[in-house]
Amino acid sequence: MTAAARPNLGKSAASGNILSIKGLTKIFGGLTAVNNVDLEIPRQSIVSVIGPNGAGKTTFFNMITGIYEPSSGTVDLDGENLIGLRPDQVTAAGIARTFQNIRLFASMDSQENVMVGRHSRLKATYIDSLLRTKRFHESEKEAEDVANLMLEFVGLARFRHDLATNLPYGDQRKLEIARALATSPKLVLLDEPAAGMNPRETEELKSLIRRIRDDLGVTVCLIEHDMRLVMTLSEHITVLDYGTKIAEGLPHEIRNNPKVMEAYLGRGAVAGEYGKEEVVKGSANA
Ligand SMILES: Nc1ncnc2c1ncn2[C@@H]1O[C@H](COP(=O)(O)OP(=O)(O)OP(=O)(O)O)[C@@H](O)[C@H]1O
Repeated sequence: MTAAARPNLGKSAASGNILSIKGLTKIFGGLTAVNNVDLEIPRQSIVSVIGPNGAGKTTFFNMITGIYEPSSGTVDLDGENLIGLRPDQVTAAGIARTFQNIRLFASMDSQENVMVGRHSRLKATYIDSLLRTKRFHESEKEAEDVANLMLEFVGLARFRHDLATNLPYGDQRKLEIARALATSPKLVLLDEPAAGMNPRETEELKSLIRRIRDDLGVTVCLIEHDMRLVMTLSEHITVLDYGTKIAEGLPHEIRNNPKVMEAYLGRGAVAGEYGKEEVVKGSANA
């Protein structure tokens, strides 16, 4: 994709941290799901948040994106406070996300699903759409153009007119990424993007995530259980366990951190699911 063909996806020459989180906490009744977590995400980096099942990762994303109101703490995107904003306002501020459980519109084709993401950026009003005004038609054309560009970017252009739910599972995850990118984010949060993918799809995902950062200038933060992917892709890793940050640092630091090993391995059934094998795989292949 040439620079000229690229929509404005929030690429910025500014440096420093794009997201700054301080003391983020979420208490559900008697359960502290996220406990006083700080996180700084450098601009145009690829970072990961990992941790065993129930560590608080998705709750953390839900607070950043306005789905849950934090019990306490602050979230600043480029210096703009996001606390108290609705999810659509957080998207407008520049954060897009995908979900652990794929959330596509079953009755829409791939292009329409991605256009939904673009609509969050468009100027046409409800009245425009009712009256089919010039502005409505211009907005729809722009949404379609951006959707096609993003479908091409993630490698799904040929499925443009296929129902989203007819796509193979791995491609549905890519379609969600295309929809998130269509909102022109500065930062994209990917919640378990490799879940359910086969090794070939995971390799493709890895190169897609790198292109999101390198070609579009979008910062990427992922939650992921695939340690091989996390260790090879991330520049910085934060580890949560029982809602608390137990470690952060470079992949080789995390891989050799005894607290992290204990969090994954010392948990019986959880370790059996993805702990020991994945941690060892990450060590061997990073
Ligand atoms: N809406 C809610 N109400 C009550 N408890 C919740 C709610 N959402 C999450 N929790 C609890 O908060 C804790 C953290 O859950 P969360 O889903 O954030 O973990 P996670 O690290 O994303 O787990 P996984 O890797 O399994 O997706 C869990 O104990 C969970 O049961």
